[in-house]
This record gives sequence, C-alpha cells and structure tokens, in this order.
Amino acid sequence: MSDRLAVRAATEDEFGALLDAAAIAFHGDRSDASRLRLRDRFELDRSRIALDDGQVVGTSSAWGWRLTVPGGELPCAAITLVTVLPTHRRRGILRRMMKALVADARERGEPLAALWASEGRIYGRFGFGPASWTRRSRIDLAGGVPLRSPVADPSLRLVDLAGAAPLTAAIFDRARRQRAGIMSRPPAWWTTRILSDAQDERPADGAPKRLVACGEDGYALYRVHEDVAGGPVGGIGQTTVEVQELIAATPEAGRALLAFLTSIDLATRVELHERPLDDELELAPADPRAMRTIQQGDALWLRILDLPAAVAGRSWAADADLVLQVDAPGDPGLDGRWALRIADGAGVAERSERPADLAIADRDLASAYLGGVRVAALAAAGVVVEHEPGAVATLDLALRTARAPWTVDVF
Ligand SMILES: CC(=O)SCCNC(=O)CCNC(=O)[C@H](O)C(C)(C)COP(=O)(O)OP(=O)(O)OC[C@H]1O[C@@H](n2cnc3c(N)ncnc32)[C@H](O)[C@@H]1OP(=O)(O)O
Repeated sequence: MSDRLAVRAATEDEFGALLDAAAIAFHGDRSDASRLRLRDRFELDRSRIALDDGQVVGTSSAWGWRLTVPGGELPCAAITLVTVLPTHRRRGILRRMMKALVADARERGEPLAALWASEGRIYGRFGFGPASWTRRSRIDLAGGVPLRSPVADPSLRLVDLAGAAPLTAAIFDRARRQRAGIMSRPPAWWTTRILSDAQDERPADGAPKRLVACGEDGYALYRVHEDVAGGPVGGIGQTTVEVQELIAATPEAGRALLAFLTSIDLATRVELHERPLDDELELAPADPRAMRTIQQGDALWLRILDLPAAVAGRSWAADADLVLQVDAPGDPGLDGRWALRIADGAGVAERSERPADLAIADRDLASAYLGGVRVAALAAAGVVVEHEPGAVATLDLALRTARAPWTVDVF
C-alpha cells in the first residue's frame, strides 16, 4: 500500500472527482442535472474517499437515516457509493474506507449500518449479512383481476408529482413504522429522487411521466408504458403499468390501490417493484395465481455496530436468558461472549464470562436481527453452533416477528 494514500471526507471541490471515479467503477455516468440532484441530498461530511497522490481512487459515503426495527426504529448509517478504481483494486482500499465509515457511524451513535451489496461475496467479511429481501411481481390483466374482498377508495386522486411530497411522505412515515427493514426518507430524498421526474431519469426519450395516485392512507407511484419490443402490431405488444412503489398505511388502502392499478384501461399487465416477500396483496385476487413473482433477491445488508443498543432498541417476542459467542474477528467491539436477557418484550445485552449457549457469526446475527432469517436455518446450514440444547429454538422464538422485513429504498 502506498504511503501516499489518504482516506478522508471529500471537500466540496472534490465532489465532481468523487462522482467521476464512481462512474468508472460502476461503468456508468450520471448527467450533470442528476449530479446536481445527488449533491442536494448527499451528506458530503459523511463521505470517505481514498486519494493516491491527490487522485481520487476510492469513494464511499453514508446517509444518516433511521431504520425501522421490530417494535421501534434506530439510527442507521446507510452506506453507499462504494467504489475503487480498477487500477487500485485489491490493495485494501475498501477495507480502509469501511473502517473509516464505521468509526464515523459509531462516533455519531449509530448502532446499525446497512447497504445494498453489488456482489454477494464482498460484505460478509465486514460483518454485514442479508437481512431483508424484495421481489418483483407481475399480474396479467387478461380477463380482469377481481379481488376476493373488493374495496374502493373514493379519496383516490392523481396528484401532481411536484406537489406530492407532503402527502406521500406522511403516508410513507406511517407505513414504514409497520415493518422492520424500511428506512426513513429525508425531504431531499423525496424531491431529488423519489418524485423527481427529470427527463434524464426517464427510461427513454418521450417516456410518459410518472403518476401518483394518492388516497388518505396509501399511494402508488407508477408509469404506464407500451412495450414495443414484442411489437404492438396486431395487439401482441404489452402495455405495462409499472409500479415503482405502492405504499399503504392500512390493508384496505393497499387493496384499493391494487384494484385501481389492475383496472386501468388499455393496460395489459401490472408490474410491482420491490414488494415484500410476504406481500398480503398476493392473497387479495380471486385467482391465487394472479400475481406471480418474476424476480427476487436480497435487499438490505445489515451490520450491528453496537449490540447493547441494537438489543435494547427492538422489541422481542419471547423471554430468553442466553449467552451468545459472537464471532466478529474484525470488530473487537462486538467479538466475544454476550449475555442476552429478554423479559416482557425488552432485551439487555452485556458482556459475559459464562459459557456460551450458542455460537454465531456477526454477519449471521445481523441477518437474524430483523426477523427475516431463522437461527434454526442458520444452524441447519452449519454456520450457527448450538452448545446448549434448546438455545437455538429459544433465540428464534425471541426474534420472531409478525411480518417479513422489507426495504423500499435502493440506495
Ligand atoms: C454499498 C455499495 O456501494 S456496493 C458497490 C460496491 N462497488 C462495486 O461493486 C463497484 C466495482 N468494484 C469495486 O469498486 C471494488 O472492486 C470494490 C469496492 C468492490 C472492492 O474494493 P477493493 O479496494 O478492491 O477491496 P479491498 O482490497 O479492500 O478488499 C477487501 C477484501 O474484500 C475482498 N473483495 C473485495 N472485492 C471483492 C469482490 N468483488 N468479490 C470477492 N471478494 C472481494 C478482497 O479480496 C479482500 O479480501 P481479504 O480481506 O480476505 O483479503
């Protein structure tokens, strides 16, 4: 490693060079307008860039958001834009930037860090494990899609994208508290990203604008487009209602939005992006096969930075008194034995000298924390070791949540 290498926050003047470097590593650049919008929401003081003799060779940053955890929410460093130039890869630059990002998050009192991983093999070594999953669903509209329990929302209106933020943000804020894994959204995230309909962010020139159908308790952000790949000639093309997000604070609002989206004239199918694995909307149509999963993958990768705060910050489903051997080789703050005491829904974690009831790696504990992965499954996979019979089942009961974790924002 070169002695000339420095890792620090980028200055205002270096923002352009940071994006230039990231564009090389990600094989794709942003327009000038998109760069400006990103700058509006970027927390420059949280960036950590690597400079080799003054040249930006590595980039990374974080947003200081709040993550819904079971029964509450916690501050979370949302790590983003991690890149290293191809000339400087595999020299430990990511490792140095990650160390700096994590130190900064801990200084800010954030007990959790999270990211979306570009590849599955990178982040486990840094204590991150997949903790929520999303899927994309498709509904073919031929013959209609009657719901078993139909509901209409007379408050539903198409609202202007530019003015939608106060309405959608209020609904989102109610909905996000109902499921672990969802991040809070600062105002600039709404205006410069979610509700931005700048031409340079549309999929193709002339593509129709995104629309917002908003009711009192739910909204859908969608676009209707004709897919000419198959050729619209003779009626063999598709007209797709592409739903970027459907957010409902009540089950009725969700069903009413589904009824609305599946009854838009001239559309032949609906595609719903980033839905939870246990999407209740799948059960709403009369035909149980109406909604099909066409893509599925991991979403949020989580890392626990402060175990006592993470344990105290979520609610627990059953009592437990266990000692966990947490294997976190790169993190002395987490590595070692912890007594986990849970009573009446509240948990406490403290360092312990007692023999361990089970051994679990940092990345696996993070995967299980939001309730999306069973510890018994990790044990069956051979990565959790039970020393005291029943310890795995006890931990699973305590971690259990009613709904699968879900993450709406790709960052
Ligand atoms: C949150 C996000 O932004 S996800 C986006 C991540 N970025 C990208 O995918 C863009 C293209 N890739 C890159 O820019 C770089 O290859 C990075 C950022 C993924 C890795 O940066 P590097 O500086 O090469 O990583 P670094 O040298 O610090 O490697 C640390 C360890 O991770 C391993 N590693 C790094 N990248 C990979 C990978 N893609 N696959 C498997 N292992 C990897 C290294 O082998 C090393 O392992 P070790 O500790 O056992 O020796």
